[in-house]
Amino acid sequence: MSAVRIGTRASALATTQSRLVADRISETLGREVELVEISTEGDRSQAAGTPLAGAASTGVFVSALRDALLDGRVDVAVHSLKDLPTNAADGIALVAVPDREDPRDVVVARDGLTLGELPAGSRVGTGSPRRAAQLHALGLGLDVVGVRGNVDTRIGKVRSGEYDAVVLARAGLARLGRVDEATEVLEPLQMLPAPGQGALAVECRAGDSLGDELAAALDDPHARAAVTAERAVLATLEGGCSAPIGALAEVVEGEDGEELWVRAVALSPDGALSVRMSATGKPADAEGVGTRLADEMLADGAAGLTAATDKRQNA
Ligand SMILES: NCc1[nH]cc(CCC(=O)O)c1CC(=O)O
Repeated sequence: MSAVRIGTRASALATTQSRLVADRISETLGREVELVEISTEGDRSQAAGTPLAGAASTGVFVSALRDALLDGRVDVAVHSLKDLPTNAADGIALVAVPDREDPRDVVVARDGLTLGELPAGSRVGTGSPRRAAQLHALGLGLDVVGVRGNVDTRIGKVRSGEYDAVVLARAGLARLGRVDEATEVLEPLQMLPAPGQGALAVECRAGDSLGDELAAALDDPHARAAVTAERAVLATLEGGCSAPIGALAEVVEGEDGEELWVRAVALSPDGALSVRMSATGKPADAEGVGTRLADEMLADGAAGLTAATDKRQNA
């Protein structure tokens, strides 16, 4: 039987994640695997020193891997789940969400400091509107500044003294074997992670029987339920507002069996206004739980968050 070809981006984090999935495939299916590097417009501009920002970059990275899948250059694509757009892609099946890393964000600060120990005016780097808004909301007077590039580049800005701290996904550091460099793990009460953070998405061509094998071998039902709810929150809120959004779901053991617990926040970009809510339900109804939670948030003012900020800024 021919080798299973797994498409990956070239970055250290992407190849580590793809190798993780490759090892699981060869262990569980006993199939030979091969990593195929897919270079994207985003990678090329990053290498040239002009990285694309935020959503623009994610879209490019994801679609290049999906193109390779659709035209048969690879059989499997591995993505960071939080980078996937919420709308489904034609001809592509999300066949597995493997067990999830710790979804929380971490701080990497100079001198081993925590956020609370950083003096007002400290420069904290993040390119994420979600992290920026939640940093502002802490009321510490931090100077939130943009930062781009891969994990190594971002941590480098702290080591060089350019920034006092950066905020990153713990999962990325963990997978790169660099989690010791985190100086604080941020509790979800202070900083809700991005929907899907810490989880991987394994995609195949729709209808390919390999997808069924990978689902059976790699899918973690708890991780799948959690990210399904988080992405339903995101998809529903995206339809009604453009505010930064955080969401985190967990499957916990309740009195009547397993329960899905979801927390979410939508914030004005400056963090001054926010709508924060939680909901519980059955893991089998993950999508419904997330959707209803987001509908409640919209009814409670999430839809007006961006407009409210604009008005204040004009006043
Ligand atoms: N935004 C890019 C990105 N996409 C996935 C991860 C980390 C791994 C993950 O969340 O699964 C990162 C880096 C970061 O946010 O620090």
